[in-house]
Amino acid sequence: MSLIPVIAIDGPSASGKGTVAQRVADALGFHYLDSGAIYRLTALAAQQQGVGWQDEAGVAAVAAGLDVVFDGALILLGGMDVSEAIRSEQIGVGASVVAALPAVRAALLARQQAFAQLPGLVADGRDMGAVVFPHAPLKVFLTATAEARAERRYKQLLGRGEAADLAAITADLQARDERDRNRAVAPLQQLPDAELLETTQLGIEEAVAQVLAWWQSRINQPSA
Ligand SMILES: Nc1ncnc2c1ncn2[C@@H]1O[C@H](COP(=O)(O)OP(=O)(O)O)[C@@H](O)[C@H]1O
Ligand SMILES: Nc1ccn([C@H]2C[C@H](O)[C@@H](COP(=O)(O)OP(=O)(O)O)O2)c(=O)n1
Repeated sequence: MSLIPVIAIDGPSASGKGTVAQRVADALGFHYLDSGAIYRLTALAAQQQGVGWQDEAGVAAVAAGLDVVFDGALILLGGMDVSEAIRSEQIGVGASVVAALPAVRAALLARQQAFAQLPGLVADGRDMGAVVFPHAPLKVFLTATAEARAERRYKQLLGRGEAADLAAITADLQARDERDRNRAVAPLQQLPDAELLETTQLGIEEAVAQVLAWWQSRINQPSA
């Protein structure tokens, strides 16, 4: 078991994982892993290299060779700033498609685990607690209704000045949830040992405070 403390936050699209995970990491002075960004980078790199998202061996090779630098909010792919390019809905769909391929997940595993560095890590995604950091002392399943999540993503895209259509976002989100929950490898699931954080009626600050309270209770237990 790793001695590095890890908080694993998993949940469906636009539930607020990234926002909450980043703030918890800031509050504790921990590192932060946005694992979805790695799948998004893989989808973007495959597209740039003309490799189809369904081509398992091709995308796995792209994943193994990803030339990525994470520098705070800046993400460089092959030296180019792709921080915004990976956030489009189209690349989100591509990420969900490539993420269903077992060879791609295997190619990205060690890259994600390497983020576990002292003094600790907060990691968000779909399989942080199940596969990447199964020994994490705190696992959180962060969710909200599909309507609330679609609304959040809609406002987020509008806030970025992107054209957004609520009906299209809702359909996209449902298709993505369906694929992420029903794939054969590392599907999104609420683990028996994960705390449930339902945020439909909860603000960001309250969600962050709840995760920090769970963490305090873990570190106050000698066995954690
Ligand atoms: N508890 C919450 N209440 C309202 N809006 C939230 C909440 N949590 C996150 N948001 C907003 O929802 C949007 C999606 O959050 P994000 O962290 O990107 O989700 P995810 O990483 O799960 O896709 C962001 O604009 C964020 O500010
Ligand atoms: N640990 C992870 C993280 C993301 N994925 C896949 C599934 C998701 O639909 C895509 C994009 O993930 P991301 O967390 O960036 O997506 P959202 O911002 O929540 O919409 O990648 C995964 O399979 N496993």
